[in-house]
Amino acid sequence: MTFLYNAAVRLRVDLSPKDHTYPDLVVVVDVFSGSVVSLLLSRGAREVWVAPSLRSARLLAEPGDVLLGEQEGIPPEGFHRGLSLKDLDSADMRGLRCIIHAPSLSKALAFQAPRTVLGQFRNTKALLAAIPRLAREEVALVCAAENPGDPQPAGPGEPSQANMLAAGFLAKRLEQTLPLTAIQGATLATHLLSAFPDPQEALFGSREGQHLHRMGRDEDIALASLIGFDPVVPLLQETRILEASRYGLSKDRTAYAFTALEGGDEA
Ligand SMILES: O=C(O)[C@H](CS(=O)(=O)O)OP(=O)(O)O
Repeated sequence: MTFLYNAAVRLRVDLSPKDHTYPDLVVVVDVFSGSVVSLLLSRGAREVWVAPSLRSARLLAEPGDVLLGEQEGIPPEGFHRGLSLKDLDSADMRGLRCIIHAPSLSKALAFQAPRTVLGQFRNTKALLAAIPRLAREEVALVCAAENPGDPQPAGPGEPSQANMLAAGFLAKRLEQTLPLTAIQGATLATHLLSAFPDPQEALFGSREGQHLHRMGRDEDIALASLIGFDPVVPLLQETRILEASRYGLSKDRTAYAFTALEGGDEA
């Protein structure tokens, strides 16, 4: 059912993750890790799990699953693939269950909300088409922080310029297509975008982009800046807590499962 907006829907942008209880739809914006999730689902994966640590990712994996992660640019022990969009762009993932190691995206998902999806440059069109079916009173864009390990010492949890710019881009597109009332952070996010109108240039200039550039992965930056390339909205279907005491982890770890919201699906 599409919600006809006879009253302005609130548009909120949180430029960094908050331990908050949101009243309605949350769109988590993580340009690089979020793009890996939407690309894997676009390539036919039936489910993509987002795990906060290497050991929790390995714990979630079942026979036949695909573990994806990187340490210094290469898959850690027991992982099958890295997180390069270029390498995954032609991968056949039909019917597979994937687990990605994405600490920062995991942290950004640690909130309560009725409905949560992932949004970034690559799935802009699918996201804008889906939002009238998903949101009734508020759309909150939540920017994931920078990955603690990559790029270099920005420090865990630093706000991500790339994700803030992507949120500004999505906020601007949303305001152009829906009767939204901009609140908390939305105006700042769209103003940030005015300084970097070209997504690819914005990503190259970000700390995450410079880290990928130094690794010779300019094509990954370009692929992450493609607008509307993935016809998929990753919808959060399940949240699973792996207890430290039960699995010998350093702390309780929460993982998140996404599937592709199909056109016309109810969330
Ligand atoms: O904190 C730890 O030692 C590990 C880090 S990782 O698994 O190597 O990424 O976290 P844990 O919760 O024990 O998996």
